[in-house]
Amino acid sequence: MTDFQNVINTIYNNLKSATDKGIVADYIPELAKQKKESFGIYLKHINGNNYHVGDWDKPFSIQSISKVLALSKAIAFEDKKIWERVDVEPSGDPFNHLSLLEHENGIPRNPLINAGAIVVADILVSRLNNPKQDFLNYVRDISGDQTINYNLKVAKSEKLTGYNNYAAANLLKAYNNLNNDVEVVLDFYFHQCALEMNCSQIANAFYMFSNRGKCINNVAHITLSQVKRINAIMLTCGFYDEAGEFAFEVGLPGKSGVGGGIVALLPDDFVIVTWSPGLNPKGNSLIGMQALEQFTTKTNRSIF
Ligand SMILES: NC(=O)CC[C@H](N)C(=O)O
Repeated sequence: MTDFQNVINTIYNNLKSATDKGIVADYIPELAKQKKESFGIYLKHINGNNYHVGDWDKPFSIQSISKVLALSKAIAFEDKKIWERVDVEPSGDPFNHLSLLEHENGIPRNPLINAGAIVVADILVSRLNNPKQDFLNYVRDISGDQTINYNLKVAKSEKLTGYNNYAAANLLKAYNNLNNDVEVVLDFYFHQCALEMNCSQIANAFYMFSNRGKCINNVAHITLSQVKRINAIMLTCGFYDEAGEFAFEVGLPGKSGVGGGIVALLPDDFVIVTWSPGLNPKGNSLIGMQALEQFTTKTNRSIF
């Protein structure tokens, strides 16, 4: 039996005093306030056991990690129809690049780059009665935690500086791949990204992707086939132009966010979440990637 607590303690101690901790994102001014020294790890095993170390209980901005949760809700509504509006190929580009979108006539490469996530947001704006509140309720339900909330300061901060996302949404609109108003869709998207959660809440939310679509309260939200597709997209597209590196080093489906969080999972086995706000040049948590590489190497657990 692997002593998971011992493994994550060792990784934590190995990396806590690393000299290079990356750079905290500041293109969303509110995120620049994060402390680079924060570091937490949380592991949720499918058998019900949980293990944690460091700042696992401090809430942070989940940013792009939210794209997977939004995608799961959109897939529950649309199933295969969603793939008429967004593709499933890795882009090999940074999360906010626009050039491929124009080349490919307004069909984003995948739902985890910003343009694709904005199409997913458009679907949810069309499908939900009170989009922001209903999506928040969905995240609370799948996490079994009614205390989760949006950080309104972060949402507002991104709204004031999110020129690139305005460009993406306008381009999508020009290609007839956005049904609602640019302002309305981006307001939803900025709130979705501004969800504030700690490592354990994220592990609980992502539990359903390791548990065949059933959340921690044993309610089925998506089918096994839909879980397969979402995990495949996380593996191939979850880290933008570093997806190959993440598969090579860590070997798990996962998703990062510019708030410094990373979630990764092994179906039928576990979900692991790391948080360290300093990012590498590709926009993924520098220490989080190293922690997960050490975890799958030490425990011999990966999809490969
Ligand atoms: N990679 C990320 O976490 C980016 C999310 C951020 N809200 C953006 O759209 O720029």
